[in-house]
Amino acid sequence: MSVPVIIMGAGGRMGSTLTRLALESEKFVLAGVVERAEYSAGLESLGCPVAHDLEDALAAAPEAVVIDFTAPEVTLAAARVASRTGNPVVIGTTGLNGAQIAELEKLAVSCRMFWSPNMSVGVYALTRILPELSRILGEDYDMEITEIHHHHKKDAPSGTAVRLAQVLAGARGWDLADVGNYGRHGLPGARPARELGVHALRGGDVVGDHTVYFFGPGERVEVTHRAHSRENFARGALRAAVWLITREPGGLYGMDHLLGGLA
Ligand SMILES: NC(=O)C1=CN([C@@H]2O[C@H](COP(=O)(O)OP(=O)(O)OC[C@H]3O[C@@H](n4cnc5c(N)ncnc54)[C@H](OP(=O)(O)O)[C@@H]3O)[C@@H](O)[C@H]2O)C=CC1
Ligand SMILES: O=C(O)C1=N[C@H](C(=O)O)C[C@H](O)C1
Repeated sequence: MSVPVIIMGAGGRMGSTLTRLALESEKFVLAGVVERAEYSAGLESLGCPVAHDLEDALAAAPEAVVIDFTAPEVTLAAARVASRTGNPVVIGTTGLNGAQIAELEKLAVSCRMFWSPNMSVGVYALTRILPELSRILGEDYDMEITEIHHHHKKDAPSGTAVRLAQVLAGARGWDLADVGNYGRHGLPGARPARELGVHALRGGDVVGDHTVYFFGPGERVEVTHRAHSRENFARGALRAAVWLITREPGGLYGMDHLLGGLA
C-alpha cells in the first residue's frame, strides 16, 4: 500500500527534494503540496493538488502524512492543524525555540508526531557513539563543535549542532544551558574546562558538515559527518512517515525511536 504524503514548503530545498523522491517511489503517493502563493508557480506540474494552507491540502487528502521542512512558525501552525485533524506529522524544521519545542511535545501527546533536526542515519550514529568516545577520552579532552552550511541557511547554530552539543553535555552530566559557548569574540579569556564551544560557518552551497573535536594533551580526535546531498535527509523523513502511520500517539518521536528500536 502506498503512503499518501503532503509536503509543506514544496518549493524549498528540502520540499522539492521530498516531492521528487515521493514521486519516484511506488511506496508513496504525492497527495498534495503546500507553498505560499507567490512561490507556487510551476508546482502544478507535480500533478497533485497545490494548496496555500495545510487545511485545504488535507481536505483533498484526509489520510495523508504531513512532512514539514519549513520554518518554525509555519511548522507550529501545521502541527496545530494536524493535532486537530489527527494526521501524522514528520518535522525536520530547525531553529525552534524552547517554547516551540515544548508546544510540539504537548501536541504530540495526542497526535502522532516525529521531529528530528537531522534525518540522516550517519548523524544518528554520531549521537550514539559520541557519549562513548567522550567517556573513553575523559574530561581532560575539551569538546568543541563546528558546523558548516550554505549561505541561505537562516538559523544558527544548526539544529544538528545543538543536538550533538546536548548529547555531549549530557555524557558529562552537564547542562548545555550552562556550558554552551556560541562563537567567541572579544577577550573571552582562557577556556574553562567546563565549556562546550559551538561555532557556525556559512558559505556557498555546503549541504551540511558537522565536526566534533576532542582536544586533549598532545593530540586531538575529530569526528566529522558530511552530507553530500539533501536526499539522505529526505529519505529519512519518508522512512519516518512510513514508520509513524503504524504508531500510536506517544510523545514526540525521533530518530532514537525510528532507528534505535525505542518503542
Ligand atoms: N531535519 C533535517 O534532516 C533537515 C532539516 N532542515 C531544515 O528544514 C528547514 C527548511 O530548510 P530548506 O529546505 O533548506 O529551506 P527553504 O527556505 O529552501 O525551504 C523552506 C520552504 O518553506 C516555505 N514556506 C515558508 N512559509 C510557508 C508557508 N506559510 N506555507 C508553506 N510553505 C512555506 C518557504 O517558502 P519561502 O521561500 O517563501 O519562505 C520555502 O519554500 C530548515 O529549518 C532547515 O534547517 C534542512 C535539511 C535537513
Ligand atoms: O538547513 C539545512 O540545510 C540543514 N539543516 C539541518 C540542521 O540545522 O541541522 C540539518 C542539515 O545539516 C541541513
